Amino acid sequence: MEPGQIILPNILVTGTPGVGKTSLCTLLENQLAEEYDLKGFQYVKLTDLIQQKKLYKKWNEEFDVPEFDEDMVCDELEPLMSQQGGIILEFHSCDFFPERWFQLVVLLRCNNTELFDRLQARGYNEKKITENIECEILDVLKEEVDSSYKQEVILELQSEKIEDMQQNLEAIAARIKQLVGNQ
Ligand SMILES: Nc1ncnc2c1ncn2[C@@H]1O[C@H](COP(=O)(O)OP(=O)(O)OP(=O)(O)O)[C@@H](O)[C@H]1O
Repeated sequence: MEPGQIILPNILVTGTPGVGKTSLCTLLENQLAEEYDLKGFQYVKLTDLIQQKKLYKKWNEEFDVPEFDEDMVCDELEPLMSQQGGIILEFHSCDFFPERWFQLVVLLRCNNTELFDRLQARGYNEKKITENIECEILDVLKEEVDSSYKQEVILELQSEKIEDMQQNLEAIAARIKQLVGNQ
């Protein structure tokens, strides 16, 4: 690293499946540099990386998804997370990552009616829809985030309407500027 070089924060974007993580991360990846002059961020969609790098030992036949292996995932991500900064990591779980990896943890929330419609539009079966809706209603991800990270790094945002996306982008950009400015 060059002397005086600004270290970008690593950002975790998490929440129940369907809350809008990919949509927000894509927006962040495209707009942080362009609209807010925050260059150097890299979006990593962990579900894709798990498949590409085969970071699993078992396959869940019922839901036709890999059962990721926490140690394999952490070993794969460690060099990326601990060296360079500016990683936007998207995943639907968060309690097994080292806390030190993230300077900002974004938790997206969505009401159950809207979430139901989104999951149904994806063609998920009833069981998968119910499990995900229950996960959101029962605050499963919120509790996971709260028990894994300090309150000052957590940013909980609504992701229900299209307008929320721009507002969330603005809130995250403002938080990044604060973090970068404090160096
Ligand atoms: N703020 C929003 N307002 C309205 N619709 C949204 C919003 N955010 C996302 N969506 C829509 O909701 C659906 C699910 O979004 P997305 O795929 O981004 O969710 P996700 O949290 O990444 O899901 P998964 O964890 O399964 O990958 C998409 O059809 C997307 O267009």
